[in-house]
Amino acid sequence: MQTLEAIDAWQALWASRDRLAEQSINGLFAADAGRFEHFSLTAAGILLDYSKQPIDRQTRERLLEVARARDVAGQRDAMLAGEPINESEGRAVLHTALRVPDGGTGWAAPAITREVATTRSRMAELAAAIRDGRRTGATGQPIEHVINIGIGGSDLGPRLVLEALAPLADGPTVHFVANVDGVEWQQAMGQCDPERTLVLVVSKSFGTVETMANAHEAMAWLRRSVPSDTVLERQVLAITANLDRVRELGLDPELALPMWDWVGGRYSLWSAVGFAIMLAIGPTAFDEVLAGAHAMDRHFAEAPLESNMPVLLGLVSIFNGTLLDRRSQAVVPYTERLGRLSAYLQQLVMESNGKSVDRAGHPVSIPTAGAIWGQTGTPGQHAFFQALHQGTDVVPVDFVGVARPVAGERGDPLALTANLFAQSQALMQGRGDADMPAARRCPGNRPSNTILLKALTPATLGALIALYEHRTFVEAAVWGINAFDQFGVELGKVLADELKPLIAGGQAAEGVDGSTAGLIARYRDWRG
Ligand SMILES: O=P(O)(O)OC[C@H]1O[C@H](O)[C@H](O)[C@@H](O)[C@@H]1O
Repeated sequence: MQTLEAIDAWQALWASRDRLAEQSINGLFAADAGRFEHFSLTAAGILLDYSKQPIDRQTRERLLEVARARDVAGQRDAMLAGEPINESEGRAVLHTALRVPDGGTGWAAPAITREVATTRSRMAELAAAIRDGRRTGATGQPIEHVINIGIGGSDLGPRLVLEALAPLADGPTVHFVANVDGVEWQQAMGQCDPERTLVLVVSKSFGTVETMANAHEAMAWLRRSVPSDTVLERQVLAITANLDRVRELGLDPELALPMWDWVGGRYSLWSAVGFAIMLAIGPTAFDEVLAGAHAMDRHFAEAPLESNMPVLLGLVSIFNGTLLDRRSQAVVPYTERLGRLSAYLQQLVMESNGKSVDRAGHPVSIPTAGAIWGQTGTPGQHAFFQALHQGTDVVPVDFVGVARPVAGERGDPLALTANLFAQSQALMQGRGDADMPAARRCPGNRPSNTILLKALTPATLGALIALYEHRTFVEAAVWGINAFDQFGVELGKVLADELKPLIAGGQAAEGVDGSTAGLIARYRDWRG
């Protein structure tokens, strides 16, 4: 495969970086009456409009040529076929196999398809029994609360989905505990009757310090509050790929729900990690989330590159981030229901693609993932949009909107949508004639995508998340990096283990740098 730098189309793009950065988006509309049609597409209930990017047909063709030369389609097919594309860990990457409808074949090896189907039906039976009160707590009380203990990929996906689909929730109330500072735990404990609470300990590795500490707290709380010898068996459920460690925590691995090493943590909400979602909205709605993601998978697998939404979204991101050096991207959903989207995408994008060596271990020669951040509109408009309109940095924005309001929800959908469309228009058009004071002028020509969902349903939500997963993959495929390991997060964990006794101990911290020693001393002093 050609390196990026050796590809003619990339060279041509690179050579015209300055011109592309200055390319007038308004001018592109003036030159092409059909621009919206030619630079937008619909798949799985989602419209992507990327016409407000400084990309003309020639630039798009060059970007597609880069994708072809980097064999994005071949890399995609290798992932979908279960080849061990996570080379540094020797693992396949098969989150797409988790969302194949029951009975669907051809997306993973039969053994994997069977395991997935077996686990999904175990989940569905258990969820149905808990939801309708057949499966009670240890003292015969119905389960009314679920505490999901997990962090990172074992937390962010279920949180995002449950906030988005809260109007559909008709099962037990789900509380999330991720941090180890005790705040979320205290809040959860304060709201839950221990005899009516199921604790989910969700951890792929079953070794994450925060999750294990919170699990110990929760188990101690249940033991002292529920007068039954079977409380742990009935009211604590482990969800993990490391069944051996379940026993170490004092739980029965036979009762645990499994996941597998071919599911990355940040790609795992579709597995048993999403059990809290299933408990809250029911197995049928959970299946719809999977079906929506599968619809996007099919589109990604089958659509030609030039009309393939994740491919185009990925190429637009590379155009902005790598080619034009616009190192930060904002994502602004115009519904509070998607308030967690930016936090979710931070893990998905920055943990996957925050890499500086390629798959062969050589330093990359171009910038990979920058920062992704955001907040909902309209509140974000009253906070950071000033910088988007007039700041010195050009920040590409993904606006995410929903056409049909959720039934029964109040609010002013027209005002919301008018703001959503007005912001991307304002960023592009700018404002200012010579008579206007400079402080009031907006430079304009600032790029954005608009991603419009027909409605915020389980299916479109699943498709939206899958869209961003595949966009992330496409970028990694072009850059030649492994999107599926995360060794960078380990060093801090190791050092935290080493520092803990130093911070706790009475003697001077030795063998650490001056700053850390100073901080430890001050911490001890102030802690008293
Ligand atoms: O699910 P777990 O094994 O507990 O891992 C939880 C999270 O922690 C790790 O540090 C990784 O950075 C994440 O990718 C992972 O999702």
